Amino acid sequence: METSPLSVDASPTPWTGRFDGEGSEHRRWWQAVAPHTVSGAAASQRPAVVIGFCSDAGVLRNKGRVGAAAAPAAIRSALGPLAFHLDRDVFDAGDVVVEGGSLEAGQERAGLAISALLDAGNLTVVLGGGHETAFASYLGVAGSDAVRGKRLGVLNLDAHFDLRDEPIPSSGTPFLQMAEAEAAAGRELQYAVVGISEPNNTQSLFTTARRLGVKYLLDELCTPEAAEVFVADFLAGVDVLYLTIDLDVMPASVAPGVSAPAAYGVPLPVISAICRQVAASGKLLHVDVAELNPEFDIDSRTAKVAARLLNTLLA
Ligand SMILES: N=CN[C@@H](CCC(=O)O)C(=O)O
Ligand SMILES: [Mn+2]
Ligand SMILES: [Mn+2]
Repeated sequence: METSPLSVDASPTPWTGRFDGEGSEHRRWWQAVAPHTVSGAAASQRPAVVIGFCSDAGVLRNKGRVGAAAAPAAIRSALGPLAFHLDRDVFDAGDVVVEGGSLEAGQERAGLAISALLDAGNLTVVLGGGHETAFASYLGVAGSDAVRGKRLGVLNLDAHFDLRDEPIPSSGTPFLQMAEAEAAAGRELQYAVVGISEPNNTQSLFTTARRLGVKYLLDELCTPEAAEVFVADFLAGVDVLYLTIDLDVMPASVAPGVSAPAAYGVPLPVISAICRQVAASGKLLHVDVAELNPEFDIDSRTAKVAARLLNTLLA
């Protein structure tokens, strides 16, 4: 089989997990995921292709606690042992690795790989990385034929707006970068955030959010009903969705392994229900999971939550 011509830096490594037998009734993720190839097998549903974005650079620039570069491997390790109930093929395309200060070049490489995968009809799944991963995702989505003539929505599950106006891009700037890129292309970014923590976003960030017409739901208002209505309203106004999950949207007890753990946070059942709602909409084009820092991840809790949410989204 021909190997993938994608612009990644590291080929996929074998996945691992518990072995209960060879048959499909025993199958776990590690047995189901295959290395991505150009001539990957056709599936009954759109195949999912996983790609890692190993980057600490954005969190470092944003003065956070670094370690997210190790997150793609940690999320694969948490996904590997899960029982596989999906009705679609899943492939691993390897990692884009950001070295030192080359964040922008890494985002461009990841963007090219994502665009190529989307153009080939895949559902793309990026494992970050700090939330600078989101700008790599945006480059990939915006550069793909899959969004031409369609209304794109960006839904962020996050305690933070990440709309910082800084001289250099970081994990705190991706959605302002997207808004500026969309404006330069004569469009308006459709951006919504679930889980905003008021005390963790300055008045200046709220002003930027209002100026850009950002829709948001505060963490303290995230009842299951309110979240469902908010997401339904947003989905109704878009044709295709890029979903980005910053794991610090959940409480520190659920997601301790992040740069900025949340004192309040949105409960996991609410975040999980949003993932189900997005999956059921049929509009999901691309998803990423960001901000996992394995160094602070007690019992791998955050990685397991990331794996569980991805499993829900792809089902
Ligand atoms: N990715 C974004 N992170 C948050 C970090 C906030 C904090 O460190 O308290 C932000 O920039 O707002
Ligand atoms: Mn974020
Ligand atoms: Mn955040």
